[in-house]
Amino acid sequence: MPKVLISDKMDPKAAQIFRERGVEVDEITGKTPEELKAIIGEYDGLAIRSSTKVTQDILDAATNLKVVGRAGIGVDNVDIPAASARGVVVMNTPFGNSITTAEHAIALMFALARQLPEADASTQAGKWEKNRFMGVELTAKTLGLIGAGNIGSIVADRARGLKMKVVAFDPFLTPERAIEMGVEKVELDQLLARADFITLHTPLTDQTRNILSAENLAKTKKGVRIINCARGGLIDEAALKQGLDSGHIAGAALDVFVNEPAKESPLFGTPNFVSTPHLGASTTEAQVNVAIQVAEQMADYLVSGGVTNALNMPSLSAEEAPKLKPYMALAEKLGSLVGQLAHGALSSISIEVEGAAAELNQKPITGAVLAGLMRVHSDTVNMVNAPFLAKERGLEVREVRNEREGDYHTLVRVTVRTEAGDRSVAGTLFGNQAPRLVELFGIKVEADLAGHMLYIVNEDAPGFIGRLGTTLGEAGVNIGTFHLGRRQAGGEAILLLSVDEPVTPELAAKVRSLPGVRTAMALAF
Ligand SMILES: NC(=O)C1=CN([C@@H]2O[C@H](COP(=O)(O)OP(=O)(O)OC[C@H]3O[C@@H](n4cnc5c(N)ncnc54)[C@H](O)[C@@H]3O)[C@@H](O)[C@H]2O)C=CC1
Ligand SMILES: O=C(O)C(=O)COP(=O)(O)O
Repeated sequence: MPKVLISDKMDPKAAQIFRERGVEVDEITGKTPEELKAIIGEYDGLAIRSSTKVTQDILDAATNLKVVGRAGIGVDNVDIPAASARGVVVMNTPFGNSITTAEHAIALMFALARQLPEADASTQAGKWEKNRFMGVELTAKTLGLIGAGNIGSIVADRARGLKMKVVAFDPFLTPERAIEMGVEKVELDQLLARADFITLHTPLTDQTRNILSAENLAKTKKGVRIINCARGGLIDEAALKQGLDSGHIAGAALDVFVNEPAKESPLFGTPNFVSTPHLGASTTEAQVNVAIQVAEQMADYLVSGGVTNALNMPSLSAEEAPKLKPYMALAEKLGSLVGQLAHGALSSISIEVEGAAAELNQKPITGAVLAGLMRVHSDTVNMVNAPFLAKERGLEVREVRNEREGDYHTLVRVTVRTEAGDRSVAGTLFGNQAPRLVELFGIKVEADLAGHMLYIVNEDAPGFIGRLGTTLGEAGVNIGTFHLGRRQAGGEAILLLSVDEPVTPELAAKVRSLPGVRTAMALAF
């Protein structure tokens, strides 16, 4: 039974779903990195929010880990390249808390416009300072949206409902989408110059880090109010403090900080500064949404291989997974076969699906071929990290889809380009289930690729099979199955034998020394 650790506070629905889906679950929150490292080796899945930091160090100790599920959106607390390299799928729940977070941004905008927190504190202190608090209206003001994705779009929609004008800076926003959203697409400098309120809704990346730098804050309109419900690190906190102190910035509200938990900050206590402890996603509705989604997605992956919302792997629905399973076994065997047989550096690989296979999602088939190919050189390769490793090694990957049936109702063909030319193998599924090799380097040969095998290329001449049988028999190696193919009578022949014992290098050398043998090598599947 797969086992999952929930390491951040999550709605109880998550644990309930894991149990209903046959996944064992422990909920242990508040662990230090060292404590997490000590226990993570036991788990197949790790369900987190933003507190747990999934670092390279944690992943190194996570010897059984297959999936990290983020009950929320931002995954900047997960080292995705390190997870990919270890073959761990990273998933998030990209929509479950977007409305809630957008509403928090709007709430903070109102809080700034009417100084609600300070007015509340003063009133409850018995001061009744009616003349101290003079607000601004939102109606007709310009809201500058930095990042117009899921959350940004909801904020824009709500702001338009409040009769604000919305200008948006987002390099990936198309003009059509801007029209649909009812916002004006602008460059960052224009936004900075025009906005009365600025709200940030981008992920934290190398491009967005410090997007509101001291220099950019200086370009804002005097009296601007700034809201950040996205990620700490998007704003230069020291420059923000200076802007508030000088009065250039009329207000700032931060839900997120460079260092969290933010137990101290030079910003604390600054007039017109409002803060919340990363509460953007904290509503009952959003937490139920993300808990259900993350548990369903992780259980799908651990129980049936379905992949949804993964950041480092193509999607594969729980319905598709069983159909694709035999193809993935076939693809992996074909990848492994070319990996074992093709010598020298490979510059490209083409994965072609034909007939029934062409109706399926090809990405997982490609992933499985690459995993089979690269596992020949490393035990830690799987479908998740194989495409990344292929890219790292400069292997060009091509996918070809051919819906017309050929000789077989379904076929997967793998062709690699080696220094010696193209090498191609192909396989089908017998009864839609059993993987079977049907072609090897242009020669038709039918074989089940399983266990220990011996691959021989020889000149097709009488007496050879007898000599081979004797050589194997003398070495105490029993032949299980025997598959033969040849280009033409008397030409080059291929033999694929399955044997009950591993073929030692000495035995392979002995077979190579038999008359007429061009190549003999051990294979394992
Ligand atoms: N405070 C909280 O509790 C929560 C914070 N968040 C954070 O909100 C942020 C946005 O989330 P979503 O809208 O769901 O993400 P999204 O991926 O739907 O949208 C992000 C947008 O940022 C844009 N973008 C990327 N690079 C940019 C750049 N250099 N300049 C301008 N725009 C750029 C993208 O094109 C995209 O449209 C994320 O960082 C997420 O972690 C999300 C949920 C809760
Ligand atoms: O979903 C996100 O990106 C968030 O920032 C929410 O964080 P949380 O799950 O509340 O720790």
